[in-house]
Amino acid sequence: MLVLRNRMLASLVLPPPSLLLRKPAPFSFCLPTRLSHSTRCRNPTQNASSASKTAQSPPMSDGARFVGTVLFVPPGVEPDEVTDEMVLPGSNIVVGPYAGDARIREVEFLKSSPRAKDCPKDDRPEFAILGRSNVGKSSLINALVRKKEVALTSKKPGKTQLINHFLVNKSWYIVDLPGYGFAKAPNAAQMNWSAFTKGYFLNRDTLVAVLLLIDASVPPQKIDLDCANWLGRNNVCCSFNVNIYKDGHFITCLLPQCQIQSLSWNFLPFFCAFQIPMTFVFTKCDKMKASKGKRPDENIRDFQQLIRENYRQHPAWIMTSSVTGLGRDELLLHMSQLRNYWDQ
Ligand SMILES: Nc1nc2c(ncn2[C@@H]2O[C@H](COP(=O)(O)OP(=O)(O)OP(=O)(O)O)[C@@H](O)[C@H]2O)c(=O)[nH]1
Ligand SMILES: [Mg+2]
Repeated sequence: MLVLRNRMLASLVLPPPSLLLRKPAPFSFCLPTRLSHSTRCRNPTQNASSASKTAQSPPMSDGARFVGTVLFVPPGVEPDEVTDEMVLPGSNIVVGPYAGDARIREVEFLKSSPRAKDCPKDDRPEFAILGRSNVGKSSLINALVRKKEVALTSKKPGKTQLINHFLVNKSWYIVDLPGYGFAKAPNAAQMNWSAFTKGYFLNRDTLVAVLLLIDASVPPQKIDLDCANWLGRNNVCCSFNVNIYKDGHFITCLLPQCQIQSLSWNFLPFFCAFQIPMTFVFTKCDKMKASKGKRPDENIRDFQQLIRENYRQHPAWIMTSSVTGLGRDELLLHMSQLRNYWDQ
């Protein structure tokens, strides 16, 4: 397994053109119950037929280490083709043929934007780093690009207050967003996160995926659960034809009353308007021994348990540490397959 894993991580080359020319299959999740999933629906017909195919596929081999694990199966991989070696360590992510050049050769801070309309206007794909203030968003960016201070970090929450675009290999962006929920921060550092970030999500057609960062060194936090739950319900929201953003205004919201009443977040407008592929990135997984409570893997399990009912299909997730580099290469490889698929 190690050899194969290393080969996957070390090869880091673009898949052969024949694979890239293949019609993209949807991302799916391989469950014991055989649920399937698509992230961004580029071709609903194809997704539907492939989903039913997934639903009929035979279960994975009983000998596989990840039996019972909810796997993220990328385009080009049939769930019943998945082997142990194809699953990235510390994650539920299967590596498929769209995984490509994950090396970061150069990175530059491009700009800070106070509003979405100030963000770079080009067609480069981008990944948004979302999460609670102090969860480690800026640190993760530094770890991914292997530079200490490309993104500014701080022990105090509320450090990142603008939309920061980092250009990688002159071809794609990582976007550091301000964190949500820093009630403990000084007043000066507080801001209307929702209004601020909403504009970003509504205006970025080039968004490949959202990486939602969750601190694995602490038990599940309500604010993260709220955020994750809303992202999960977004899939449901989309099927209600809700919410149209036009001329700078939200003009319709046809959600069932019960869902409107249960709103505790202002996520509804933008997450209902767009179906955004997401990955849970669990941070601070190095804090194994230091934490007094549960271990990060237990916190991760608890978190996933708590959000499960809001997800018909479970997202990709991965364990990381910006201190030890855990999950760094794996996350980059995953981002490359999302990117290459998006590029089709
Ligand atoms: N042990 C450990 N500490 C981390 C890790 N990632 C971040 N930290 C620490 O957590 C604190 C916050 O990190 P930041 O990267 O600034 O967090 P942020 O999410 O960007 O915060 P805001 O900009 O306020 O939204 C810093 O003291 C980091 O050193 C990690 O993987 N392990
Ligand atoms: Mg930050």
